[in-house]
Amino acid sequence: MLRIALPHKGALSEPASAMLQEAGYAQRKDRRELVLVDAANDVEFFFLRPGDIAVYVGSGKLDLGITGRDLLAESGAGAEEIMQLDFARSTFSYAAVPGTAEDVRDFAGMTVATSFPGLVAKHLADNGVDAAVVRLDGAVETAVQLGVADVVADVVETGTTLRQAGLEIVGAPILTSEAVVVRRTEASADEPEVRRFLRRMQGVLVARRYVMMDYDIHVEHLERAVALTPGLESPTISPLHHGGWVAVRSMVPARQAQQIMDDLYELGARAILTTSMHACRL
Ligand SMILES: Nc1ncnc2c1ncn2[C@@H]1O[C@H](COP(=O)(O)OP(=O)(O)OP(=O)(O)O)[C@@H](O)[C@H]1O
Ligand SMILES: O=P(O)(O)OC[C@H]1O[C@H](OP(=O)(O)OP(=O)(O)O)[C@H](O)[C@@H]1O
Ligand SMILES: [Mg+2]
Repeated sequence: MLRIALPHKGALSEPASAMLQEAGYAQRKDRRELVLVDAANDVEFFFLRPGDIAVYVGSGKLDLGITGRDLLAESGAGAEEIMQLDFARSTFSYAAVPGTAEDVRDFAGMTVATSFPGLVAKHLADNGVDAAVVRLDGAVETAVQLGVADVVADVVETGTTLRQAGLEIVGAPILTSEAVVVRRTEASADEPEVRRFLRRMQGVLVARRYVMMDYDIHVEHLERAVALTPGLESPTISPLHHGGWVAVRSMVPARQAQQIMDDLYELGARAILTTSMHACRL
């Protein structure tokens, strides 16, 4: 049975559960459930602190985990990222009161507060900066106001939390993060159960990113229409009973669907339909 670590709370928890539900896995009924056996899919889920997930996976106790790239980097565990999940996108950045510093090199002699001390110490060292690092569990933005630190290094999504604390980003991000699937670094990449899980997650990502588009067009415009809707491999073309016309079916990126429909219409296509997908296997 595949053993998978999931974030039991925080910013990763709900979108991870939503993705697994779309992939057909069982859901826990109560947030206090820490282990969930999904016998039908031969998977056991362990709900853990997001920061601990890479440690469990790196130790080999669990096969896979869903965590943040920033948390994986901080863990220093022997785990690696094997799939990007396209949610919980953020940057991990320095911030300070305007005028404090323009670049990481200006932090020499200052104190940096963060929940990611390993990541920050390494970044400072890589930049040859001698600064103190103070580890805090959360709400680190407040550390500057309270005089605990001169600078913070934290997760930034919209920047609202920083602005409300009177801080602004300093320098380039230390890293950009998103939710990822992790596995132990030396694990064999070829277990059928792991490949099946990844295929299901990939199926959810594709179903979210693409829509199915159908339309009818006269053969004389077909080549130009197909150039607008090339599909992932190649569109399906079926003859219509009405002479000289064909029906085309192709996957298109959901975000471009409306523009493509306008362009197809202008080209002479009619009966242009888009349908959302629930799941897929490419
Ligand atoms: N506002 C946000 N937008 C996007 N991603 C976020 C946001 N806040 C946190 N994350 C991401 O979520 C992951 C874990 O952060 P989260 O705050 O949920 O856990 P935690 O701080 O360890 O737990 P908690 O704060 O609940 O004790 C990290 O990968 C982080 O990048
Ligand atoms: O840029 P924003 O959109 O404002 O989001 C970033 C904030 O979200 C997270 O906080 P969280 O709610 O996890 O609290 P924590 O700091 O206590 O972990 C993160 O630590 C930042 O503080
Ligand atoms: Mg947090």
